[in-house]
Amino acid sequence: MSRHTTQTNISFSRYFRPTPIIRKKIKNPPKKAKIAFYLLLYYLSVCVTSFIIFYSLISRSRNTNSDRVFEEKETEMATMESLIGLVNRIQRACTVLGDHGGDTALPTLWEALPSVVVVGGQSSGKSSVLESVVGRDFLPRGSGIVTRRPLVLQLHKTEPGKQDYAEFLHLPQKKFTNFSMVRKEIQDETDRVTGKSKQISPIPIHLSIHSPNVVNLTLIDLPGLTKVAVEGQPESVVQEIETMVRSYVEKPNCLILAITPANQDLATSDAIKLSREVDPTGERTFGVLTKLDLMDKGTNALDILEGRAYPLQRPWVGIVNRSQADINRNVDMIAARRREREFFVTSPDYGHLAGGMGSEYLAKLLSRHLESVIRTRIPGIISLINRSIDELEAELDHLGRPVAIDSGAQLYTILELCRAFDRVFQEHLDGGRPGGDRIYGVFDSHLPDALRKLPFDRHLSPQNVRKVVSEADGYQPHLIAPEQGYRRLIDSALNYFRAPAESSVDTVHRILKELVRRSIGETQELKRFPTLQAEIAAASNEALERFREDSKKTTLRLVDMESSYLTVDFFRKLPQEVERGGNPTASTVDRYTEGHFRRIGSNVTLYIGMVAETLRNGIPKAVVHCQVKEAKRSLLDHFYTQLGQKEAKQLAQLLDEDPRLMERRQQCAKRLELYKSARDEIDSVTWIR
Ligand SMILES: Nc1nc2c(ncn2[C@@H]2O[C@H](COP(=O)(O)OP(=O)(O)OP(=O)(O)O)[C@@H](O)[C@H]2O)c(=O)[nH]1
Repeated sequence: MSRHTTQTNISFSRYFRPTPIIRKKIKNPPKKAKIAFYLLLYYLSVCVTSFIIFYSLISRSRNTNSDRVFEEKETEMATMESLIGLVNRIQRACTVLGDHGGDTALPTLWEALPSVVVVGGQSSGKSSVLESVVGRDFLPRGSGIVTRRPLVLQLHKTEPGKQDYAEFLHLPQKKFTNFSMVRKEIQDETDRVTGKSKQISPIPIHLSIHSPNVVNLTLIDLPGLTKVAVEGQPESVVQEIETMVRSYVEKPNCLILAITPANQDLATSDAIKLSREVDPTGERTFGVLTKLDLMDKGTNALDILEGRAYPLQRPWVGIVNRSQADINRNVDMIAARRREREFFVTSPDYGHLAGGMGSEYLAKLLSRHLESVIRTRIPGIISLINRSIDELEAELDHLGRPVAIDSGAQLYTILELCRAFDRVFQEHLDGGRPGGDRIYGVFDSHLPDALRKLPFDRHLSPQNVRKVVSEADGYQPHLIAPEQGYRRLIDSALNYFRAPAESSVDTVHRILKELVRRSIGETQELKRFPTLQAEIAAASNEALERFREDSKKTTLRLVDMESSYLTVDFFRKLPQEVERGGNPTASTVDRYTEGHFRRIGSNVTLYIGMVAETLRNGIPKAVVHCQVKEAKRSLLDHFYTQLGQKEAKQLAQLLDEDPRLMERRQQCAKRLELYKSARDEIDSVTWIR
């Protein structure tokens, strides 16, 4: 230590030679200086420590911020992919479950989903742009009208290294890895609907392409707009194409990819004309200029691409596709993309715009924009989905559950349906529903009227009485009272009651039949099952027929009973009255005169009146007992017995539904499934929560 001190002193003394006083002070510093030195040391150490702490805090926070930025970027990327993937998945579900839009009978989700539609004149390069975006050669090409049906092209990004493949909705089990076969299938499928003619059809072809080299995107290729029909086409095709294209681009959720060839005057561009009409603010129009390589030497499209000639809200994108010669020489898409990049980078005119040109850039631009459109539309789509789910569930409730498959459940369903019908029928009889009162009308008015109108006046006229009595007397005229004559008169008069008795039965039968018919119609649960309706109607009518027979027998028996045994008391009173009030000699003299027969007629009339009163009360009792009560009690009993003996197939047949209704239920169920899966898909995208 002392050596070190000495050395220091030596080196120090080499530059600084303190005076003896100072030297002395250094060796023995004063107390104040010592304190100041220690304070200085303490201050320095505090400063260093604070700096270290401060620095470490700053660096940690800087790290956290960059982590967060990184995480946010990752989330944003994931969100973007998941949003477009979400719409792709919903679109696929739409396609699988038959929602292609345009169907007004069912709510449509397809039309609410954002998509990109490629629009342009014929041969403007629409299909070429699509192929460039996909990076694959798969669309039918040629001159004239090539695209004759809408092509819904869904691009699905897959993991790097995975093989590209395509799938058609109409061939769900088949994966196409050879893209020239995809082209052939598009051609064949187009011809299947349109025939080999040059006709067009609005029925879309759905194609999905899975590849690591695509961005998630849905593009719809449409027939090219044209002004003249080509040979073999009707004149109407021009208008048909425009109507079809309009039906797509008019939807506010549709982004329009308006394709115009650079070697054509922009003022005559069909795509720009149409997009200006349906999207006047240019908010959803993406202008694409193809065939830049075909422009005359010395000219360029800078005015358009830089947004001066026709400004749009989105930047114009220039594209160089493969020429027909390239296609014929089978120049592959990768080489074509590379050449396109080189074209822009090396172009003296467009070099400064190269970053925003080309099909790869266009794909990313569209994907990004589509994502932002989807983001803004999602709340509306969610409320549409929820609303449609409510509507469809209500309709399905109304249509009823699908029929069970096993025979036990089917039998149970049939019995439930029969009971539902029976309830309605009983309500008609008991007064919950109208109709039963008509039965009372029969007893209260029809029957008494009919009884009143029986032709007893004619039957019991003195002439007829004389005739009947005389016939009954035979060769020996009656001596005191014409017993046989009375009996014959009464018997034949009672016969008249048969008709009103039978009519009462028949009328009530008709009313009951009518009530069965109405009850079947009013049983909501039965509405879907026409076969069971017919079977219930047949079984009920058969039962009512049996009840009618029984009722007829009973009521006629009532009538017959009246003639089987006459009410003696009534007749016993008659001679007494004659005796009480009259002269017996006169009555004997009177016996063969008109007055005598009139008296007999009036006696029989009185008796018949009494019987009529009895039957007026008795017939309703018999009818209600045999028909109405039986109908209430056992209308379908026989049917139930038969049901128990039926085989599974016969039970299933009974539950055959109205085909229109079955179809409607299937459609609603499918659409409901679509909306529910769409809701699940949306729920699975976390940001929405
Ligand atoms: N040189 C060159 N040729 C192009 C370009 N774009 C398209 N073509 C050619 O133009 C022709 C028509 O292109 P398509 O992509 O079939 O046009 P389209 O609009 O889909 O045609 P339709 O479906 O029939 O209406 C083809 O021969 C293409 O090779 C381009 O940028 N440069």
